[in-house]
Amino acid sequence: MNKTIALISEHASPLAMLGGVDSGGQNIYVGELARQLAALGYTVDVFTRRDDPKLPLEVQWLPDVRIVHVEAGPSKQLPKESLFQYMDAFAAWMETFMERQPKRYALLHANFWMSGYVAMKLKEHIRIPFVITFHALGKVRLMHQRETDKFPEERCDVETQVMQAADGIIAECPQDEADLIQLYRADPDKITMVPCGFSPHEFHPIDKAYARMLLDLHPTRKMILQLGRMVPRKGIDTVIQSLAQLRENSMDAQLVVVGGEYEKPHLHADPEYRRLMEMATGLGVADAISFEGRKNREQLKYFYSAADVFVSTPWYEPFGITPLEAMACGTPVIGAKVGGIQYSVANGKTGFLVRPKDPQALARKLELVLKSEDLQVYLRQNAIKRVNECFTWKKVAQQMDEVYRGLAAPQPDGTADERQTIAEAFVEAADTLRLSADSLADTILRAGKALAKTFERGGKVLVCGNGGSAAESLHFSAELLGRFEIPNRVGLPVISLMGDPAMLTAWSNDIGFNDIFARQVEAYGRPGDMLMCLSTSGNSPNILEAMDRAKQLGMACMTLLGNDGGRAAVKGDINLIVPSRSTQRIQELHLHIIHLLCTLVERRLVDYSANRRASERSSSLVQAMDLSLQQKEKVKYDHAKQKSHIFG
Ligand SMILES: O=C(CO)[C@@H](O)[C@H](O)[C@H](O)[C@H](O)COP(=O)(O)O
Ligand SMILES: [Zn+2]
Repeated sequence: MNKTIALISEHASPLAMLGGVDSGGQNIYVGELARQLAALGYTVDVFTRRDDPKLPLEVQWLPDVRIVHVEAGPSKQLPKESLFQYMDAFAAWMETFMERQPKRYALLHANFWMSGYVAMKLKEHIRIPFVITFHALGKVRLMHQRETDKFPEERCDVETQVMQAADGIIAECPQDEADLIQLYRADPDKITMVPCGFSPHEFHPIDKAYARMLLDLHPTRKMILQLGRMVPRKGIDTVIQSLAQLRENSMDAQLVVVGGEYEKPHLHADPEYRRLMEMATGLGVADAISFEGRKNREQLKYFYSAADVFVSTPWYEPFGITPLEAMACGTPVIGAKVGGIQYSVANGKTGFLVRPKDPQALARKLELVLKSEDLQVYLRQNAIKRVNECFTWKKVAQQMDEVYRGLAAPQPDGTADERQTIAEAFVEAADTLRLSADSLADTILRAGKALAKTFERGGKVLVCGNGGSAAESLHFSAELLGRFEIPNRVGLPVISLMGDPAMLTAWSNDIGFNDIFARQVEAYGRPGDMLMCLSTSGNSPNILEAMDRAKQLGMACMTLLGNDGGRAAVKGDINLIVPSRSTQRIQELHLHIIHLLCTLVERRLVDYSANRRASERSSSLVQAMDLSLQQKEKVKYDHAKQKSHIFG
C-alpha cells in the first residue's frame, strides 16, 4: 500500500497551544495520530488553515510529518464557527498544492465536518478516497446547547452529505456510532469504531506526594481534579455544587480546576471563570477551590497524579481524552454517563459513572471514593491496566492503519516520471489521430476504393514492411484473406511477403536483404495487382526495390508512411503519410488505417455484389459476396476460376 496520506484539520493544528476555546482534543488527536502513523511507516501531511501571518507554508514537524498551512480566509485566528465560508478556498488551495507536488496520497483523513467538506470537494475532482472523524456532530451539539450554537445552519446537511460521500467513517465510541446511524442515517457498513488515545510517555503514574510537592499542593488533603476547557458544557458548575454537597456532609476536600484561556484566571476577560467563581462564593466553597488556569501539557501528569479522584461531568462529550489521561496516571475517574466517557470509564472498575448535571449523584460517588483508600487502589490498578490495553495512540494508529488499508487507492506501479511518459504518449497519440483524421480522410477513401477495385477486377494485393510494419502486413492479410466484419464471405487474395520465413532467411543469408520483397513481387505480381508497402521512414531499401519491381510489372503501388514520406512517397501512386515523426505513433496510425481500409473494402464489395447481382450471376466474387449476405453456413468459392484468373 502507498503509505502517503493527508490529514485535514481545518482549525486544529498539532502546532497550536492547548487550552484555548477552540483548541483541545482535536489538536492532540491529529498530532498524536500523525506521530504514531509515522512510526508505522506512513508519510503524513497535515493540512490546516494558516491562522497567523508568521506561519511558514510548511513545517517539518517530525521526520515524516509535515504541517502544511493552507491559505483560506484571513491569516489570523478566527472562531471555528466562522470558518465554513472559507472551505471552498481551502479545497481549491489544496487541490493546486497537490497537483504541483509529485507526492500522491493514498487517501485523505478529514477531521471535523468542515474538513470533511473539503475532502468531499477534493474527491469530486481528483477521486481520492477519504475517511472522516467528526469529533463532534452538529445534531448532538444542537440537542445539548441549542442556544449557544453559532455554527452555520447548513452544518447538519453538510455532515449528512459528507457521510454519504465518505469511503469510511470513524466512530470514536459506541454512542458516536449510534448517533451517526440514528441521527444521520449513516451507512453502518462504512463505520469503524476507533477510539481516541493517550501517550504513555506523556501520561504515567507519578508518586502522589512528589506531585503535590512540585505543584505546591497540600500533602494530604483530599483532592478532586477538574481539567479541561472552561466552557459551560463541561459541567464544572456541577462539580462545584457537589463540593458544596460534600461540605454539607462534613467531608473536607479541595477542588483544583485546571484549564481556561489564560495562564492566570482572569475575572474580567473570562466570563465562565467569573460565573463559576460567583457560584462558588454563593455556595460558600470558594475557599476550597483553586483555579489554576491553563497549564503546559508537560505539567498535566503532575496534576492528574496529585489528585485522589478526577471528575469529568460534561453535558455531552464526543469522546473525552482527559479521563484517559487521568486513568493513565492511576487516578480513578468519576465521569458523566455520556458519549465516550461511558465507554472509556468502566463503571465500578476504573471509576464511576453518574448522570450529567446531577451534583448529588456526583457527591455520593466522590464520598465513596474519597473515603476508601482500598477502593482507590482497586480503581487505580484497573484504570492503568484498561487504558494501556485499549487506548494508547499506538493502538489507535494500528486500528486506523487497518481502516486505511481497506480503503486506500491501490498503489500505483511505477514512478511519477513513468506516469508522465504514459500521459504524454496518450496525448501524442490522440493528437496524431486528430491530425490524421483531418489530413488523411480523402486519401483513405481513395485507397479503399483502389483496393476494392483491385479485388473486383480479379487482382490481388501483395503487402510488405519491416519489423513492426512486417507484423502489420500479416495483420492486413489476416483480416482480408481471413475474416474481418462480414462473416462467411469469400477470402480476398492478399499475400503478405512476410509469410515465408524459410524463403526470407535463405534469400537474405545467401544473396542479400534488399531484394527479399522484390523477388516475391516478381514471382507473384501481375498487371492489375497492387503492392502495398508499410514503412515509417519511407527509405528502407527493400521496400524501394519492391516498388520499382512492381512498377515494371504494371502493378499499382500504395504506401503507408510517416515523417515526410521519404523516397517511397515519390514512387507511390497513393500515399498515406501519417503526420508524425514518432515511429510508434506512425505505426499505431498504420494499424488504424489498415482497419479502416478493411472496413471500406468489405462494404464496397458488398455494394458491388448487390448492384451486379442481377446481371453478373456468374462472377465468382459476386456469388461469394451474395452467399455471405445470405449468411449461408457453407461458402462455395470458385477457387479454380480464381486461380486461372491470377495465373492468366
Ligand atoms: O516496430 C518497430 C518500431 O516501433 C520496429 O520493429 C521497426 O518496424 C523496425 O525498426 C523497422 O526496421 C523500421 O523500418 P521502416 O519502418 O523505416 O521501413
Ligand atoms: Zn513497433
